[in-house]
Amino acid sequence: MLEVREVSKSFGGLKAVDRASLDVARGEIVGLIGPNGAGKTTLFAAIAGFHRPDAGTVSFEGRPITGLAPHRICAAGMVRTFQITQPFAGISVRENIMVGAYLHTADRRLAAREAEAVAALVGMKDQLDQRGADLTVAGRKRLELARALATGPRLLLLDEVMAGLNPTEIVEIVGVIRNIREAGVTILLIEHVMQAVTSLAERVYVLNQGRMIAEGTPAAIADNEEVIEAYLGHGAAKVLRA
Ligand SMILES: Nc1ncnc2c1ncn2[C@@H]1O[C@H](COP(=O)(O)OP(=O)(O)OP(=O)(O)O)[C@@H](O)[C@H]1O
Repeated sequence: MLEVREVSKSFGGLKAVDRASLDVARGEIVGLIGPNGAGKTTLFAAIAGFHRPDAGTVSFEGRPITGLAPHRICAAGMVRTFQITQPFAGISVRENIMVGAYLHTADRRLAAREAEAVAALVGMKDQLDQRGADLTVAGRKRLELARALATGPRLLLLDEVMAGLNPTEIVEIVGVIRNIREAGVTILLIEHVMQAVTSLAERVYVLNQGRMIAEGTPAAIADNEEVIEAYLGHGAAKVLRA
């Protein structure tokens, strides 16, 4: 469904992403992990059209999309969420979600109906009339998911939706993500909460200093020496095994 081939992106002299490749098949939940500053968000931005890659290609459902603008990629069926959520503070949750639906319809009533369906999927149907400004962190995260879903994606890129949530809220959002997949949406997620990655993802990619260093099941990744050392430093794998 998504094919990323040898994508690179530099900022000045810094190679934030260095020839990274990954694949996502329809129906999967795939994790993208790596230490802080590894280049995960930059790779997402390059996939979703927010940064033009310096090199490499991205294709979605067999069509090349490298360098297309984000709204064109979104209209093609792939959308990303942002780590820092910014709901429209002065309008309701319903209207915030409708902004996403307006990508494919100008009909206000249809957009409102879609917003309600999406709100039910993310567990926000009792908050539809609440103002964006009055949401808790967990509410803002759900709204970010809902706005993205309202655009009608077949592939959803989630950037750290669990950051800032407490353990109960994490369990709840894991359930929401499962429901989204059950509803037919394929998911690629950046996540630091390893417990969530392990319980959700069938496959995980690991980025370190811009390079893709490993790919496999969560169990294989947790046992991979290069991955352990990327997180804990050189020699850590040996120390842990000793
Ligand atoms: N717009 C930018 N201009 C300059 N440098 C940038 C820019 N965006 C990211 N970087 C740098 O690129 C590198 C990769 O950053 P990125 O945010 O992609 O990492 P990340 O893996 O998402 O990190 P985190 O887990 O902390 O969110 C970092 O060194 C970062 O400082």
